[in-house]
This record gives sequence, C-alpha cells and structure tokens, in this order.
Amino acid sequence: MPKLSVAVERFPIAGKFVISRGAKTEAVVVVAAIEEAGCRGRGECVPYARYGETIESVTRQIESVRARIEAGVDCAGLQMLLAPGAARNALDCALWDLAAKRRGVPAHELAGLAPPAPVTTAFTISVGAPAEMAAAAAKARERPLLKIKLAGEGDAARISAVRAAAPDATLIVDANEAWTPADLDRHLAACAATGVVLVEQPLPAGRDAALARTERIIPICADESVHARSELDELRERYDAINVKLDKAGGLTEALAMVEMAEKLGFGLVAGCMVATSLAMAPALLIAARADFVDLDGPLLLARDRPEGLVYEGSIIRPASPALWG
Ligand SMILES: CC(C)C[C@H](N)C(=O)N[C@@H](CCOc1cc(O)cc2c1C(=O)N[C@@H]2C)C(=O)O
Ligand SMILES: [Mg+2]
Repeated sequence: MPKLSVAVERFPIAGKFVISRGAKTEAVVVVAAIEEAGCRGRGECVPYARYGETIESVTRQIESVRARIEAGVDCAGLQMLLAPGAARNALDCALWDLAAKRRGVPAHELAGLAPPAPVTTAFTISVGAPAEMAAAAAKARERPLLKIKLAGEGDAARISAVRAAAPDATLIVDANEAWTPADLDRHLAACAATGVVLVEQPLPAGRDAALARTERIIPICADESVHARSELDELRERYDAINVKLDKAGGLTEALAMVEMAEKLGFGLVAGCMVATSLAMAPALLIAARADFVDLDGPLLLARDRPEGLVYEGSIIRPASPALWG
C-alpha cells in the first residue's frame, strides 16, 4: 500500500526577492512523498499567504487526506478531496511522479504529450529603486526575457531604468496588484513607450473590472485573479492571457485541463511559479511547452537548488531528469 510522508524544507535565496507585497530571504516549501512497491513519487508546493495559506494549514490539509492517499487514491480521485491550492499540488505532482516511476513511463507520455524540449524562461528583477533595478538588469542584460516587478508610484522610472540597462531584452512586467483603476492608463502608456510586451496582474483581484473598459494597448495577463478553470469564462472581458501556476491550480492535473480550456477560449498563456526549487518547476515544464511565456526562474533566485535539480544554461531550461521528477 502507498505510504505518505510530508516534510517542510527551507532553501536560502541569493540576496532577497522583493515584490509589491514584501520581501523574502528564503523559499519555504512543503514536499509530499508517496512510496509504493519500491518506487517514490515527490511533489513540492509553496503555501502562499495571499491565498490564506500557511505552512501549517497546507501540512494539515495534506494530513487530512492521508488515509485516502494511503488507500491508493489516484489523481482523478484527489481532485474531489481537496480544493485548488498548494496542498493538492504537492500530492497531485507526487502521484504523477509515482505513476511514472511505477510504470516506467515518463510523465509527459502518461499525459499524452510530446517529450519536453528546452525552453527559455523569464528572469525576474525584484522591485526597488530604479537605480537598484537597473543594476540588477545590467547583470542580466544578456538574458532574452526579463520580468520586471513593479509597485505603483514610480513605475515609469523603474521600467525606463531597466530598459536602458538591458536594451536588447524582451520585457514583461508584473505589478502584483499594485496599480489602481485611476492610474491604469498612465502606467500602460509608460509600458508601451518602453516596448513592454505583457503586463501581469496590474489591478487587485476583485478590483479588476476596469480592465474590461480600458483600451488594452498591451496584452494583460491574470495571475492573482485566476486559479483554476471555473474562473476562466468570466475573465475573458478583462484579460488577454493567464498565468498558470501549479500551486494555484492545485497540481498538474488541473493545470493541464486549464491550459486546454484557456487555449479554446483564446487566452495567451504564461507558465508561472513561486520561489521554489527544481522539484516544483519540473512538472510545470509540461505546460511550459504550450505557453507564450515561460516564467520558471524560481531556482535561479536560490543560493542552492536540489542536488538533482534542473539544468539552466543561462535562461534555457533543459528537460528534467527522472531522478528529479517524472
Ligand atoms: C522567483 C519568482 C518568484 C518566480 C516568478 N518569476 C514570479 O514572479 N512568481 C510570482 C511571485 C510570487 O512570489 C511570492 C510573492 C509573495 O508575496 C510571497 C511569496 C512568493 C513566493 O514565491 N513565495 C512566498 C510565499 C508571480 O507573481 O508571478
Ligand atoms: Mg505574477
């Protein structure tokens, strides 16, 4: 019978990671491992306070379904037991990994997908004073895609500073809900003037109705406003793209279904992540192949990754080895 174990693990960030909501110096992740018949499947998640999650609440949620996991529930059954969120993500990814290892078939094949190819990820520039952001961008100027974190007031100066420091990079920005409906048009104009190609979550989720009435001169991507499939239909008037994260969707099973539906509805796609190790990125690589932008740079911000972590060559991510996941 399957045996579940749960562990909280900490990975220091190289320096610190700053967005509009605050700063972090370490990635704190929850890892679920399920062992059966000599095989071991693992899944990693990041509890996010923005969605009411803590390490303790996520660990409790995982423990609440221990009996069902140890009775052999599969990914389809798991979707009925927990709501979308970090806890279900760790368990869902562990079940995919276990199934791949038990059957000796890679996870992409179980999902009916082509073998993953290398992809190019965005590299995130934390929010700060324009001069600090320019210094970070100058170090990353050879990277093809930069994601600039924004904070509201002073964003035009931040974007210009990064653009001057990295003239050849494609730029996307992420306000993490820091703009207001009143300053939306002004901020979008500043983005357009510097050639930004995507604006992620400009307005607070729940206060984003103004997006339906604004001329979206740059494609706008939902992040905090979208978690799983059930929300997609009502977001069509407000957003042009969605950021799919396994932690929000509650795992690879829902993320794959979400990608299918988003494609049918005409949304562009970003494959996103939290600050986490390669174990959280590996399953997300299965959706990265279908994304317009890949934003799986979590491990690049860490001082150390897992020993069997993904290979990043600059911003190119090589497919995961089965020793890591899948
Ligand atoms: C390394 C980056 C975080 C990865 C990616 N490029 C990215 O921008 N992801 C998220 C950012 C969310 O990250 C946060 C924000 C926060 O306030 C607290 C946390 C995290 C996180 O990853 N761990 C803690 C809980 C995005 O907005 O797209
Ligand atoms: Mg975001």
